Amino acid sequence: MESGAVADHVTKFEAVSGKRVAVVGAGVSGLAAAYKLKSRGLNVTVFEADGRAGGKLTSVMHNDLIWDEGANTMTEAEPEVGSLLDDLGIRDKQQFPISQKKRYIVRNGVPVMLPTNPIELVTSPVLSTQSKIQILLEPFLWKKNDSSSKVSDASAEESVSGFFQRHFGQEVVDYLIDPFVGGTSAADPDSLSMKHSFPDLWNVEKSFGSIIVGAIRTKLAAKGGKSGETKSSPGTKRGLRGSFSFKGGMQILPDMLCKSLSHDEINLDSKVLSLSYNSGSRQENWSLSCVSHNETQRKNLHYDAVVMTAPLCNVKEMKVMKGGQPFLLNFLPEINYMPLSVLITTFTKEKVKRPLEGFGVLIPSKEQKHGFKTLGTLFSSMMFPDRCPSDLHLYTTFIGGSRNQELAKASTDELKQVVTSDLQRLLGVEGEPVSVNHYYWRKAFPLYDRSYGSVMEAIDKMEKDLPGFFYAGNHRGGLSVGKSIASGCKAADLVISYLESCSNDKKPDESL
Ligand SMILES: Cc1cc2nc3c(=O)[nH]c(=O)nc-3n(C[C@H](O)[C@H](O)[C@H](O)COP(=O)(O)OP(=O)(O)OC[C@H]3O[C@@H](n4cnc5c(N)ncnc54)[C@H](O)[C@@H]3O)c2cc1C
Ligand SMILES: C=Cc1c2[nH]c(c1C)Cc1[nH]c(c(CCC(=O)O)c1C)Cc1[nH]c(c(C)c1CCC(=O)O)Cc1[nH]c(c(C)c1C=C)C2
Repeated sequence: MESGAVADHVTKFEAVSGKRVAVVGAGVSGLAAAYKLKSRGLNVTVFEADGRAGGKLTSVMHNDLIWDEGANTMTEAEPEVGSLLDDLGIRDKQQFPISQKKRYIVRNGVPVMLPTNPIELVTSPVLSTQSKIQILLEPFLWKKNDSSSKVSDASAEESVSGFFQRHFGQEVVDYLIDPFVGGTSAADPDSLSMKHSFPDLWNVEKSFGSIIVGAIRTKLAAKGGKSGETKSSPGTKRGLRGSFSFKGGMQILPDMLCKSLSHDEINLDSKVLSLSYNSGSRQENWSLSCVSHNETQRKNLHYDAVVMTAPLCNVKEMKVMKGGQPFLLNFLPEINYMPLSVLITTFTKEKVKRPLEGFGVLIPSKEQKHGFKTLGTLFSSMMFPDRCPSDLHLYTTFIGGSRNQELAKASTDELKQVVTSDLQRLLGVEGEPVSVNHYYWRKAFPLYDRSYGSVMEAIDKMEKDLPGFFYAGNHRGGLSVGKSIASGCKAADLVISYLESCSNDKKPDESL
């Protein structure tokens, strides 16, 4: 750095150092934001409604078993993830699954391994010869989006199924896209917005038309170093190692993030009820009130900026004031959430007649005609053998989502029967599981549906109309752990820029 640039950097650091920022929500996005803000010298306080931190990352260790009730794995596709793992010094805690490339989908009632490259696709029984030819000819045969015939409501965006149907045909939608979106959002491809669920592919079509041509050209450009990332940069080389967890489960990540915060910097059992912005004073324009679960404690505190990471359904319940007047959040649209049950079962190895090695199996909606009721199962102890005693297999099965919203709510006993029946067909399990654990997520994921554009506009409006308010988390830019972390880090950067700009606005004598 040049000496002038160093001086500028130091001045900027001093300008924001010690400023007070409230982070609402101790999920991975809020904790990542808090970590970044603290490391830049800001004074940060996290408020979490629940009695624990981690949000959708929650691991359990019980009776020699380790399982995850929320996210099971994450990737390092976003550079913010690599930086965070390095800064936290938790590379040695990362745990990579055995044979993670072996992933299965069910076709005609039996699990079939998914091809991992174009050559394997040619011989794979996953698709008919006609669909394989259609994929090869996609550069010539893909159809343009005729929005007038595909989209009836002008404000609705193209669906994921509509987009892939135009490029690859219905069989690809039914046997690749449908299980993929089931296994990454518990949703169905007819409801999802292409633009918001797969923004990169949406843009590939805008630039290249054909997805195949776009993929080849992008890959070639990356190889030629035109992507802007060096070979050793995080998110590329490390990202190639695929999905991972941590020794002890995903909860290790929020636990380590919490460790970096002092006791005073994280308030558990502190539900934020209201926020108020007053532009009159130049400092600590925000006041925030929160309450504990049994309402024994109420606090009212003051901040220079707020990073909100609570789900939007919770934000809608908050009372917000601006300049003494109610700031109504009625412009926030109702969001559809996917309900999901997660069942963790163990079976003695001798009772599993056809075990499969690898990541897991997904069940396309079309295969429900063979009697399957679950969305899919992760082969948790195949991936991570230390998750249960060596004479057992541990499975994590997902039930519900948009495919079966009612079944998601069923009792543990009913779901145990459903899961055992599906695993009997898929893996040849015999008899009852040795153990069953069940977690029900009433609102597991926000559905990035075809009207999600209005949600994004509402988030933008909140940020624009409320100075010093920034929204991050899985309601914006993607559901994955990695994208949630990236969103938290981005919000932290925006807070810093905002506070720097506030300090620049001050008259010279005020900054003394
Ligand atoms: C079952 C399941 C499986 C998943 N599997 C994967 C996977 O394998 N890989 C992957 O990458 N992603 C997976 N995900 C998605 C990923 O885990 C989440 O999208 C991500 O963790 C969300 O993080 P977040 O911080 O945005 O939100 P959250 O984790 O939801 O955190 C928000 C926090 O805000 C708190 N809060 C709410 N209201 C208030 C309030 N008024 N005051 C204070 N605090 C409040 C909540 O209690 C919560 O702790 C999975 C999710 C689920 C549910
Ligand atoms: C069957 C249901 C589900 C399974 N996992 C989830 C559901 C709903 C939740 C989930 N899993 C992943 C994500 C992140 C999505 C993203 O945008 O990256 C979420 C929200 C990770 C993931 N799981 C699968 C894939 C292909 C991915 C993307 C990352 C990666 O490639 O590793 C597939 C998959 N999910 C489940 C199974 C049984 C399965 C595959 C066999 C369970």
